[in-house]
Amino acid sequence: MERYVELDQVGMHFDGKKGRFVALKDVNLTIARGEFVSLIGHSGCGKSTVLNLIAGLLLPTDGIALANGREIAGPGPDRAVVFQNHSLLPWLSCWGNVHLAVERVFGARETLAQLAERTDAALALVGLSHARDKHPHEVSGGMKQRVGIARALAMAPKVLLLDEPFGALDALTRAHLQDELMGIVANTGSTVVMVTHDVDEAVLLSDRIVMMSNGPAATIGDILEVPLARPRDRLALAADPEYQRLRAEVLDFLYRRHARPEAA
Ligand SMILES: Nc1ncnc2c1ncn2[C@@H]1O[C@H](COP(=O)(O)OP(=O)(O)OP(=O)(O)O)[C@@H](O)[C@H]1O
Repeated sequence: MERYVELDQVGMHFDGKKGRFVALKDVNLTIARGEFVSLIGHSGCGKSTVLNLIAGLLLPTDGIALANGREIAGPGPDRAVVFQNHSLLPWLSCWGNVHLAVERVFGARETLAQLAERTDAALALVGLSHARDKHPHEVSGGMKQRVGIARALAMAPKVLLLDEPFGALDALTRAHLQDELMGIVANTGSTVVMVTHDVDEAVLLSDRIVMMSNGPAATIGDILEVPLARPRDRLALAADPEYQRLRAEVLDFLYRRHARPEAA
């Protein structure tokens, strides 16, 4: 197993007016190249904080975070993030939004034609070639999210970091994009770390599900391997006893073993 991301005894605290808040404590996690890992846990347990530490948007206050064997000292083009709310620039077309990221990563060493080719290829990968000249306000929420994914993929990152990428979408669009993401990951062999609240999404997409305990001082409570064969078909899986077992394990962790204090 070739390790790509390593979190070693990682802790994160925030100092504010009301004193110190310990968000994460003793988080240990190794993610292999080509793995799809989901982070699941109750609201506020620190999932986004873990993702932001891998992205380099936050630096750990304890322990060490590594990407490709090097300490993560800030954001880098090897780790692209897709947020829940697409964060596209409204004055640029879908093509322009993707192209901007491509230029930033490859602009210094590639020709204009090569940059345009990368942009076209990323839009084609998410099925959006037809909407290339549209502006964000002219396309649906699902399409905006696909542009965000195209923008991240166009950077040819080593790791794709997804923070509830489909959280704001309706159930059908969400299912469609999950299937698309599975296809893209199968073709590109990307390493993916995804934050989600959705148990079915986690089981359907992941190789491993990292289940987090409640904060403060949240940590990894358990890690569930998802040995379901790929490609995965959501309809066939719905009736699969192994799928049901995995789903029940995550639900048991969230609602029995680590129920939120106010819900217990
Ligand atoms: N910059 C910050 N300053 C102070 N506290 C913070 C900061 N960022 C996060 N926290 C706190 O750390 C904890 C973890 O936050 P985080 O956003 O990682 O949780 P989460 O599991 O992603 O939540 P959700 O599922 O609701 O998005 C929360 O209690 C949050 O209030």
